[in-house]
Amino acid sequence: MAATTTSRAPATPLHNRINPKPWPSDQRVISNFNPTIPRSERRRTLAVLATLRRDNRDDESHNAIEGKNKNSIELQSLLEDFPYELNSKDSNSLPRPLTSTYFSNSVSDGSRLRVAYQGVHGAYSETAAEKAYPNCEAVPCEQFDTAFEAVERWLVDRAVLPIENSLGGSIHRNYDLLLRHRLHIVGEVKLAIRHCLLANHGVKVQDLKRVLSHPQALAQCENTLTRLGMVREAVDDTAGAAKFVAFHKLNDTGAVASSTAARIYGMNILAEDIQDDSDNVTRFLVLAREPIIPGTDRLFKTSIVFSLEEGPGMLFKALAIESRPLQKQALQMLDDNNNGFPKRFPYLFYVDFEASMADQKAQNALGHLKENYQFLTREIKGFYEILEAFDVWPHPNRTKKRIR
Ligand SMILES: O=C(O)C(=O)C[C@]1(C(=O)O)C=C[C@@H](O)C=C1
Repeated sequence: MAATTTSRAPATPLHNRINPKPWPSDQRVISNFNPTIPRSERRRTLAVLATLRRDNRDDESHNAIEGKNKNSIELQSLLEDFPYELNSKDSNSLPRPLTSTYFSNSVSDGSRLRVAYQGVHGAYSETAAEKAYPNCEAVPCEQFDTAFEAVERWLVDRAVLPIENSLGGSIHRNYDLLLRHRLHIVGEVKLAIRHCLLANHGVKVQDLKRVLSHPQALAQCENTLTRLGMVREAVDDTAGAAKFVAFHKLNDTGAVASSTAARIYGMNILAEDIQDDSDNVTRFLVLAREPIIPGTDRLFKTSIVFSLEEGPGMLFKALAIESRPLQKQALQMLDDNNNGFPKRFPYLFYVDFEASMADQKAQNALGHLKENYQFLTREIKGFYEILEAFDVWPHPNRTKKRIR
């Protein structure tokens, strides 16, 4: 519900070792942008996106990689490859606000969409992107920031990014980036995360001295990894960890990743379901340039972020807005220590509530919030349909491999 702005630790040293040595037939990852793109070129990029062509520059194949052969692209090459101007009189080619039906799989399966995710082929985020839009072209990005920028700069149509996990908690970096970028939340995806311990063929658990993975994945497997006495090393994503161990044929290093990543990079699964709790779910947000128009025909969620002036019980009062007669009995947050430090840190509160802004009651509640409290910031980050159901993924009926 609420999170502070503390950010996750920056990229690890391994990050640089992984990316400069691309796997021969793997997709290239969106990594950098020209920050100053003239308007006319932006329009050209839009037209390129409309063609959604797949280029087949990745001819080489490697037997350890399944050939999905999707390509990510860089803005510059897009602009160079597409010398045509968009006809501005053609209203069909201009961006239009998304409607709530856009996110509904029954209406659109996403087959025309390019969807950015952080990580490489085989990352959980890729699965989440494909779950949101089953026939989309999932586009890998090196970092979360890159995925945000890819949407902003019309390289892709959506981004699907993790925001919280039932075991590991909030993904603070993405909360921060939501504020820094002007994208809108238009949907959510929940994915059951089932981690495996992967190693190269012939390597046993006893041979492993260290294990690589995304910090969230390592945190979600804390108990198992502690029991095995393994040194943990954080990298950009789970699939990237598997890819690194496979590519360098390491015999003393394992990876925590999905069974899909094991298949893609030709690795052996030493143990399955190594997360600390079987109910390990990550919630991903779907981001777009345009907001959807909330309706009242379906259940909607609205996400807002605000900060409050310092003062006792301010958050309680703000959240108790619907029970206004009890307002005066709000709990007081007392802090009698006067040790030279500020009494409180500045907090940002992220609140998701189950209501559509097309609903009069939700409009009233937000109106009251605005009128009655001195907000330093108050921003609506998006409206989206509530998506409660999630699949057990990837192989619910398979017998688990346990560590002996
Ligand atoms: O590394 C991946 O495969 C990711 O998709 C990232 C990520 C995350 O950031 O939380 C996504 C889902 C899991 O919670 C673990 C890692």
